[in-house]
Amino acid sequence: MTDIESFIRGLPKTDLHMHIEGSIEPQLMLDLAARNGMKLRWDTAEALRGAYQFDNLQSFLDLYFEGCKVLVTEGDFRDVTRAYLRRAHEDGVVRAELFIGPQSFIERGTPLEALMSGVLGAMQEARREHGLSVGLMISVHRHRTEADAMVMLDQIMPWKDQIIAIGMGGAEIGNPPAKFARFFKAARDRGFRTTVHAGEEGPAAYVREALDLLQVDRIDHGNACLADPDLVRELAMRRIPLTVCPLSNLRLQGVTEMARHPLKTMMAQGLHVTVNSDDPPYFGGYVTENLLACRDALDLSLQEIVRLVRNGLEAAFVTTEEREMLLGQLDDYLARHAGASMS
Ligand SMILES: Nc1ncnc2[nH]cnc12
Ligand SMILES: [Zn+2]
Repeated sequence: MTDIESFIRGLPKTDLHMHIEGSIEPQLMLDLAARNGMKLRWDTAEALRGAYQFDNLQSFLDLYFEGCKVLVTEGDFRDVTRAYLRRAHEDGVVRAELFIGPQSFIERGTPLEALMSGVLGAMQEARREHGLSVGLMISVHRHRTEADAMVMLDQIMPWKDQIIAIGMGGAEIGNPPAKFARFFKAARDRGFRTTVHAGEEGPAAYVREALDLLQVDRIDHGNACLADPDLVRELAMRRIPLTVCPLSNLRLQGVTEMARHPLKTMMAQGLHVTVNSDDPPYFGGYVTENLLACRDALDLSLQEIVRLVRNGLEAAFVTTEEREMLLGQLDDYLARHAGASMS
């Protein structure tokens, strides 16, 4: 490992956009399938990893939802969450905010209680064992109906105090934010923070809708906003965080090569950009690999990398006291590495 790489890996980072069901490493996927008496289309981890080649968001979602089938029992949800959190801790992540979309699992008969108990149990364990700060976000699928999302919202209320936000992912084009205006209002009325995938494959108009109609606190991805200068100005002025996922954008053909990724342009326009992993095994990396890929392709300075990391800590859904504590960790790290790092 180079000095720069170990400096970046050691930075106290966030991962604010990561889907638990998209974090199953290939070997764990095979193990879970065997445990649940299922046969996958691939026999080895290498063969499965080899299938992670995508033309667009939908081709990824097809495989992602197929992979979801191996998560059945409380123990499965505990194991996959535990594995991600251990890996994130090793990657220098100090604050992880995890999405899970229960609709995939409930419709196959897994009780919501089992899913929540597995995920929340692993989160509690990671707080204890790794000192990790971690929060859970419940995500609904935009290719389903708003009525389905409303049912989900009712079902999760018993866990309200253990859920930091409500989000939405899935097939973007043809499913604009406007379709879920009443759902997001209901979530806000119940006291939830909100975030939504917008402008990943969809147009700037979807980011505008997310802001005006859904009134979200953060935007997941948001890349397409650059096509609308007024929107960029407003996002920047209001410091709405964008949880950008560079390797995801590359692997889903949002950009043809990393050198063309808009991250640096987004930063230059004053947007509150953060770097996140999305679905790490599917896209070839955790947060550190995302930062390294951007650094290599976009020639980011270490100051710019530190800015991205600081943006993540500032965008986290935590209390003011916890944010101060996390920012203090970053400042301590930078003080310890002064000189060596900031060239
Ligand atoms: N990148 C992505 N876009 C939309 N939905 C998702 N679910 C998991 N990853 C996603
Ligand atoms: Zn995502």
